[in-house]
Amino acid sequence: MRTKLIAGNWKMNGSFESNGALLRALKEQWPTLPCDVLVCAPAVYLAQCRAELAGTGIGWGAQDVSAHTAGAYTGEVAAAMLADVGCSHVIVGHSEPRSYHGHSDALIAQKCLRALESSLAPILCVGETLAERDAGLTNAVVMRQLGAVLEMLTPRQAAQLVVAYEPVWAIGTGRTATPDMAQEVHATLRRQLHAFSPDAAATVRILYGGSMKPDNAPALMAMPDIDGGLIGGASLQADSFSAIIRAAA
Ligand SMILES: O=C[C@H](O)COP(=O)(O)O
Repeated sequence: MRTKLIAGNWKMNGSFESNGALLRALKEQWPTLPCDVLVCAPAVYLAQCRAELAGTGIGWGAQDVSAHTAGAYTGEVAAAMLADVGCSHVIVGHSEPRSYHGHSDALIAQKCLRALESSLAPILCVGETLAERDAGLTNAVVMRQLGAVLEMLTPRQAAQLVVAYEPVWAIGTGRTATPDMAQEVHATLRRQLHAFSPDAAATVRILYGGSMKPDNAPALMAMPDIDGGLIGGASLQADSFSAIIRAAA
C-alpha cells in the first residue's frame, strides 16, 4: 500500500513573511500528519523551510535542480546543495520550465540522475498539451517523457521516483481532468513502470497535478492509481492545502 503524498508547489510565489505565516499555520493544524506532506519552495526560501519545519514531519523540496554536480554554472543549484539544506524531493520536468526554458527529455533525465545521486527523490512531471490530447497523443506523450528517464535508471533508482501527471491544459486554469480521465493516464504510467520493474510499479507514487482543489481532491484521490497531488495555487493558503491533506487521509 502506497502512502499518499501531498506536495505543494509554491512556484515563484511567497516572501519571508507570507511563507512564515503559511508554515506556522500548517504546523499548528497538523501536529500529526495523516499522509506524507511536502512543500516545494523557491530555492532562496529553502533554509527558511528548514528552520520552520525541521522536526515537524512536513518535508520540504525544491522546484528544479542542475544537471551538473558543481562548478562554473552561474545561477544553477546543485543536488548536493539541496540535500545540504535538508530537501527530500525536487520537482523535475515541470511543464513550465519545459516550455519556457526548453528543458528537454534528455536534460530532465540528467537532472533526475543528479537528484538520485544526492538521495533526493525526483518528482518527475509529465503531461500533454491540449493540442496533444485533442490529437489522441496523451499516452504517447507521457510515456515518452517517463521513458526518457527510465532508460537512464536502474530498477532500484526507478523505485525512488515520484511521478506527477500534470495535463498542461489543467495547470492554473481551473480546468481539471475528471477522475476517470486522470486514472486512465495514471494506469498507463503504472503499466509502463511495471514493464520496467514490477517493484518500481508497486512503490512509485503517481500524483495528479492541475487545478487540484479541496472540492475535487476527494474524487481524484479515490482512484486506485492516484497516490496524491502536486498542488500549485491551492498550496499557497493553509486552509485549502490542509483541506487537500484531509482528502488524502
Ligand atoms: O505543480 C503544480 C501544478 O502545476 C498545478 O498547479 P495548479 O494547482 O495551480 O493548477
